Amino acid sequence: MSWGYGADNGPEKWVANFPIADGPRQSPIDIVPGEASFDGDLKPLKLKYDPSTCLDILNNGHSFQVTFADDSDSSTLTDGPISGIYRLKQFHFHWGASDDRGSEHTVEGTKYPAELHLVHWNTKYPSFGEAAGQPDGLAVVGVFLKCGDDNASLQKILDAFDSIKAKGKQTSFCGFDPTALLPGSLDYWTYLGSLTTPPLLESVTWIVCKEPISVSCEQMAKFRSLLFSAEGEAECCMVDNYRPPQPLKGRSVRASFQ
Ligand SMILES: NS(=O)(=O)c1ccc(S(=O)(=O)c2ccccc2)s1
Ligand SMILES: [Zn+2]
Repeated sequence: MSWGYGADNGPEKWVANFPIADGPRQSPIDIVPGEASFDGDLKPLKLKYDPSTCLDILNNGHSFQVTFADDSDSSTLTDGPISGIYRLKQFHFHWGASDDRGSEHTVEGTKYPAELHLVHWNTKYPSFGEAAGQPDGLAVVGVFLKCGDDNASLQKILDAFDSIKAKGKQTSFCGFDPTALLPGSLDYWTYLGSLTTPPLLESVTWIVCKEPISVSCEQMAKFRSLLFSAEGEAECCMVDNYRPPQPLKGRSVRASFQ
């Protein structure tokens, strides 16, 4: 059975096939603002996305992801805590079965209903796959979602859900600008961590925005209409696809703001 989020294959079981699950820089973590240290050397995040590099939207059986063309520097992350140029590869989300949970990172124990991850790779390496295995290979920007006003940009994604309901379904999706999913303030916390799903590679510089974005409760509910299961299999709602916080193991969390 491959990994997932169920009782038999969920986060508590991943260490059997991915021993790094108990490693020194695992993600997500609980962020305690009072213990984060302000670092005046941290630069503002610079995110430059070209909507024409958006390719498709896919239900991969763990989440859904929007994939970007990464054969040029047209959609990039620079500055912030990183050096060099990181290219946007994909973005995806994690969410709960109800609004009381769903985010991977937590803030002093507070769980948000969902969390957006924008995955970028360091162009000092020849490819995404190469970068994924390097300690400075990936940079993921995390944005919390909370229930509130309707989000028109998110609606474009939700309108594609009928085409990707089951695992393995994919459809073309272009002209989407991920900048529209960023909060007004790009204040962030940053720390060295890992992928939050297998293979749990310890190659991620995490950049978690302090300010959440708002989506309506109805939009949040639409996330839960996707399936973990493939067509023809017993239907299993795609919910609670989040890993709980992992031990900090002595790591420091820096804040870009006071
Ligand atoms: N939730 S997360 O942002 O940490 C994350 C998990 C998996 C990925 S990946 O699919 O980009 C990927 C990256 C490297 C190897 C395999 C998959 S990104
Ligand atoms: Zn993620």
